[in-house]
Amino acid sequence: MGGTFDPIHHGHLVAASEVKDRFDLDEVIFVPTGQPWQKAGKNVSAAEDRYLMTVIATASNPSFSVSRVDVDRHKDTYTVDTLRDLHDQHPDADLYFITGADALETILTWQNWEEMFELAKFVGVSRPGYELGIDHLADHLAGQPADALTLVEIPAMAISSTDCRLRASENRPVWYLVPDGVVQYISKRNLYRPRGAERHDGAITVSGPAPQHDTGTTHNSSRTQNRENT
Ligand SMILES: Nc1ncnc2c1ncn2[C@@H]1O[C@H](COP(=O)(O)OP(=O)(O)OP(=O)(O)O)[C@@H](O)[C@H]1O
Ligand SMILES: O=C(O)c1ccc[n+]([C@@H]2O[C@H](COP(=O)([O-])O)[C@@H](O)[C@H]2O)c1
Repeated sequence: MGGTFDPIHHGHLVAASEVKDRFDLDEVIFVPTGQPWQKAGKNVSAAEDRYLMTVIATASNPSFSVSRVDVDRHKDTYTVDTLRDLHDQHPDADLYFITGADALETILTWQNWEEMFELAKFVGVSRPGYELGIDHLADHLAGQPADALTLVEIPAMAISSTDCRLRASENRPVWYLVPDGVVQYISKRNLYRPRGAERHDGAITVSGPAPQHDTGTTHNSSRTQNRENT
């Protein structure tokens, strides 16, 4: 499953889990983009931060792993390259590429998109707010095997990275939209804060009410913890 994962959220994880189950896949490899060329001009967090958040989010699932192929390519990320690299690493595997309904809508704008269908089967998953359809691909799919692209309805998770970033920038909670470790990573690395909002006193701000396992001691609308205690 490819994505910018800025940050990775439970919508991504549910999509991966559902597709793994439906297709009885051995594993799901999450592939954070290196340089997402269609997001050029937008603020995208450092690839290493997005990679590490993806590792944190997937660490507890033995069927999930994270690949650095796109991060380490150090040029614009094209899925056709992702699939070529994964194919080289797993020559005997049948590759499936998982994509949400919004990404599927734009797939004809991707670099060398026709070759992608030679390298992997595609799975389009539903996403709230987007139509899950293949009409725009009908001409191309006419010559392809029936399983070249499958559409799958998954539990609706109305979560986006855009909303998570906005929430973090406004000091509103992202708890339960992203895995706990990702909330903590965002806080530790001060991601998504408006410029100038960084603290310089060794403390970090964790937004929103604390979940039970959090040992923060104060319970104001924005809690402050000493970095040494986290
Ligand atoms: N809530 C969701 N449900 C299903 N699929 C999703 C969901 N969120 C993202 N996806 C899919 O996961 C892949 C990676 O998405 P991406 O990392 O761009 O997240 P995003 O939430 O769409 O980010 P942004 O809001 O920054 O555009 C894409 O194929 C996207 O369609
Ligand atoms: O190959 C391309 O040209 C291409 C263009 C846009 C997006 N993609 C891929 O689509 C996936 C989701 O991208 P994004 O930017 O919506 O997170 C990710 O794996 C990207 O590399 C790929």
